[in-house]
Amino acid sequence: MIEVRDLRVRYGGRVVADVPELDVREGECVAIVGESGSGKSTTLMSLLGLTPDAEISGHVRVCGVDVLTASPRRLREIRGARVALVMQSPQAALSPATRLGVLMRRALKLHGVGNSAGTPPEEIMGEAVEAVLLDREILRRYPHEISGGQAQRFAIALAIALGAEVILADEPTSALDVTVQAEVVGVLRRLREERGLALLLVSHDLALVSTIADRVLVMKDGAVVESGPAARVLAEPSHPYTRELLEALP
Ligand SMILES: Nc1ncnc2c1ncn2[C@@H]1O[C@H](COP(=O)(O)OP(=O)(O)OP(=O)(O)O)[C@@H](O)[C@H]1O
Repeated sequence: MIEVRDLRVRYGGRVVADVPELDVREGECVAIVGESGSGKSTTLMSLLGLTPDAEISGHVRVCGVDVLTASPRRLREIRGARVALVMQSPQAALSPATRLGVLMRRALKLHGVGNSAGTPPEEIMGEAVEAVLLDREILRRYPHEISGGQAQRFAIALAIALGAEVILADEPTSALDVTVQAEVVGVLRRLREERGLALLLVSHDLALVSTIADRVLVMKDGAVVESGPAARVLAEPSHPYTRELLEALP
């Protein structure tokens, strides 16, 4: 679903992300970890062609689309619908005076989902909301009437309703308290097992990563200093920086 080779992202001549290899297959979860400024978000955004001011080289293929050479039209085909972006605080991105159901319905319409004969949009929306363990009733609420954890699950439900095959999640749980974090992680884990969603997660939280990721890339100052199966990297880190990150855990 995601195939990256020799990706290099520069801002003003400075390399901020240098990723020789990154693959995420169907049903797999890969995490990028590292401290603030290490290039994690830049790597994630470049997968959707969302680093307009950057100089980019390499090879990036997402859902069969060659992102670095694709036309804007081709990129729009994958953004939002096939590849969903889940950010830290989705509530800020939700229009405050619009009920969640109306918002989701608009997104479906924009991407042409549920318009033709087949499952009616209301049913697609209801199923998506239930898939993230929310009650259908939430669709009648306004964004300020839901909690941070519910907002995050709603953002994931939106991705499901649109038929996303890949979820790119940038610190999806860092604005949430610990019990709510566990709920969101549980939802993501189920979706990848049951629906074969590919998940690329950016996080500075190694405890979270250890509960969900199959593989881990550790980034420092724009470079990948270590990568491999999550169990191995977290149990027997080979790079001093990974050891430092692990020692910093509470
Ligand atoms: N649009 C931009 N123009 C110039 N420099 C940028 C731009 N976006 C990011 N950078 C720089 O790229 C580097 C990597 O930033 P990035 O946001 O990818 O790090 P990160 O690991 O995701 O950090 P955080 O966890 O704080 O989000 C930083 O030094 C940042 O200042």
